[in-house]
Amino acid sequence: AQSTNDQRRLDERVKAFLEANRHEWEDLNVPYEDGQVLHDLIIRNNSTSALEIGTSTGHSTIWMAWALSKTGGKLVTIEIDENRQKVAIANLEEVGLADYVDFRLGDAHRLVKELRGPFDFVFADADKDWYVQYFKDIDPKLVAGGIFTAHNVLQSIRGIREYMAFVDKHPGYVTTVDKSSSSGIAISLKK
Ligand SMILES: C[S@@+](CC[C@H](N)C(=O)[O-])C[C@H]1O[C@@H](n2cnc3c(N)ncnc32)[C@H](O)[C@@H]1O
Repeated sequence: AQSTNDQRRLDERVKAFLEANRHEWEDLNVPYEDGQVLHDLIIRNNSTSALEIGTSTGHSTIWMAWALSKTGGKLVTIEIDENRQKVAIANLEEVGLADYVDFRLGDAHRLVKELRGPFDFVFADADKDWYVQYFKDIDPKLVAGGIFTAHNVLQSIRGIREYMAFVDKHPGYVTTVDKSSSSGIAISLKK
């Protein structure tokens, strides 16, 4: 946990970076609005143990790590592309949030199965046709009251329809869709 002054300085630095780069992201990154949604969910749920699947160059990572700097939490984030991960690490260092993030390089299909958890917040933003499998692998490691979010659910991408049908009928979760951007974020709350 940080002192109030340290947190205030960090907040200013992160805010300035996010504003300055708002329209500069070009590696499949989430839009600013969706970053804000993830940040606010973590704060509202007081999440402290988060997982991201699909770091890319770290836009959503910054939003989530920023929220976790306030809740006293940590984020594990997985990326398969080494160059994107390098840029993400540099970005998180630049804003002063790298200490809140554990960067993992490799195929999330395997790494997610190996993670021990428990987690109380998950953001899936990698290969959409694997969302159902990611969900099944993480479910036993997600605490009650925890949240599994998935990006791009308003878009017609292969795997999305199957994913939404799966979570909508899952008896252990209540799922809503945030429409802050045209991408859409499915938010599944574990009962
Ligand atoms: C939509 S981008 C993530 C954007 C990021 N969340 C952001 O807002 O900055 C998806 C990323 O997932 C990565 N990815 C795709 N399949 C993967 C896999 N099987 N394991 C790990 N990463 C994967 C891609 O390389 C890509 O960088």
